[in-house]
Amino acid sequence: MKIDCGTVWGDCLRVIREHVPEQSFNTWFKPIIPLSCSDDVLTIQVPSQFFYEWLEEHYVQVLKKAITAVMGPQARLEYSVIVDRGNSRTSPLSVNLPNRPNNKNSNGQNSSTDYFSPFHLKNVDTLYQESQLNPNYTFDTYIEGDCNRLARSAGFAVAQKPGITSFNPLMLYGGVGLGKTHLVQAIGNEIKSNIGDRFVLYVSSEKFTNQFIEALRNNKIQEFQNFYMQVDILIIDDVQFLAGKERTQEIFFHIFNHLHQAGKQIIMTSDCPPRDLKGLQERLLSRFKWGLTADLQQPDYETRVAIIQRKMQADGINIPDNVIEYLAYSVDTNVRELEGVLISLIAHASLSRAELDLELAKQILKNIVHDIDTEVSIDYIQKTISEYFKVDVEDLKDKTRKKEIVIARQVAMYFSKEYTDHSLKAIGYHFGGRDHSTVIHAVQSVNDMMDTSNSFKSQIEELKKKLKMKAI
Ligand SMILES: Nc1ncnc2c1ncn2[C@@H]1O[C@H](COP(=O)(O)OP(=O)(O)OP(=O)(O)O)[C@@H](O)[C@H]1O
Repeated sequence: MKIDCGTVWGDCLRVIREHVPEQSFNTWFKPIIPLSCSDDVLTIQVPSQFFYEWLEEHYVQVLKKAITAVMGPQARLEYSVIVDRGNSRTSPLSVNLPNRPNNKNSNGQNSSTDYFSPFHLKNVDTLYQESQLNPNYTFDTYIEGDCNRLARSAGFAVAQKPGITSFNPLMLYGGVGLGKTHLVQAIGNEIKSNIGDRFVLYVSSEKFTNQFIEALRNNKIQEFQNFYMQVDILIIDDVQFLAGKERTQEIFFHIFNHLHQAGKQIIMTSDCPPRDLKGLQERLLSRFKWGLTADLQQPDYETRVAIIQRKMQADGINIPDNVIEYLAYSVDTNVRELEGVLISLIAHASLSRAELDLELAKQILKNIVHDIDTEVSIDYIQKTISEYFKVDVEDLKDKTRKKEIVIARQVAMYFSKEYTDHSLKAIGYHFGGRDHSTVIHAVQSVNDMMDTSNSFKSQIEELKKKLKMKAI
């Protein structure tokens, strides 16, 4: 039977949209063109081989979810890859999807026969295989920096001796996209590879809650509780989600106590420290503090560079160093955002067959990075000014009174005052502990020099541009 492939693909897109961030959706799914559709095969055209590989590597499950929901479990997807302008090659590149039950029914709702519903898994051996861990989230792929050192080393210690160290529970907290899920899953993967016979389970608090509600509905609370009490290492993500859910907290409390007393390891994440978790029972909060609590901070510049390098290496993509530095300077909010920008950049380069260089990066970041001025740090200003005036960063902080160094120092103070929110006192502190009056004097001197020297003024203009664009 002939089926309208546009309609089928439109329905698939609706499902996909629910599961991927908007930026990724626009980058990876909008450019796809549906070519044909029969009862069980949908053929889609993708713009390049790279694009096809990226979809396969990153979105195979979501694609499977979508075509299964829209066309049924027998459905297959075939790609037609544009190999050269105008020419395309149709699979053998059909998606090779593992044949596993789906979490959603055709309405995109959680189905009552949830793939990981405890009530459908009878055999404990099967449980050992089904930890719900992403194999890519390992310690190897997790970059260490000042921002995560304590959390990472505590996690690593727990992974070597789960349930035995005093870090039980291990509670990691931090803002969005800072690597909490990655790190706790790395612990789970490490334990699984070191000690294969442990039942490691990763579950989000949301999923835990949904499973509990389902158990309530089906009168299966006992099975639910029994299931969780068999776990050796329980990793529960985003516990702030339990806030206000009294009955879920109650059962979690019992499971927690049982596991803890039995020497089983509990690992949790949350978006804030336990003391700030609102809507959680006091008895749970006090248990969260029994073990070790460690935070994840925003990564610093060096860590961001290392993260980009690691991702590029893993994907086999080469990006010039100056582009990496530019990205790392420009996107300093969180790692997820950094990855999003990186994907966008690679996608643009791939789709437009343009060279992935600094120009392209600047062009793309213009649309993504907001308020670049306020993101300039004193460190960055010092680095840029010292390069420009060919003096050492240390000289800017030093007492030396050599004329060229004094000017460079004053210019750096001037920009620190103009481009950062730091107080005069804080700026002085960053320049070798100088007084706030020295900073005022520096700003005044730079203004005076601009009034009297055109060449100095154009130097300042040039530096302004550099700092604004964070150009490397
Ligand atoms: N130190 C790191 N090294 C390598 N990749 C990292 C690091 N930190 C975060 N990432 C990557 O950043 C992305 C976001 O991380 P993750 O999902 O773990 O954040 P999260 O803190 O759990 O966020 P949320 O609070 O939104 O759930 C992931 O792709 C992860 O691999």
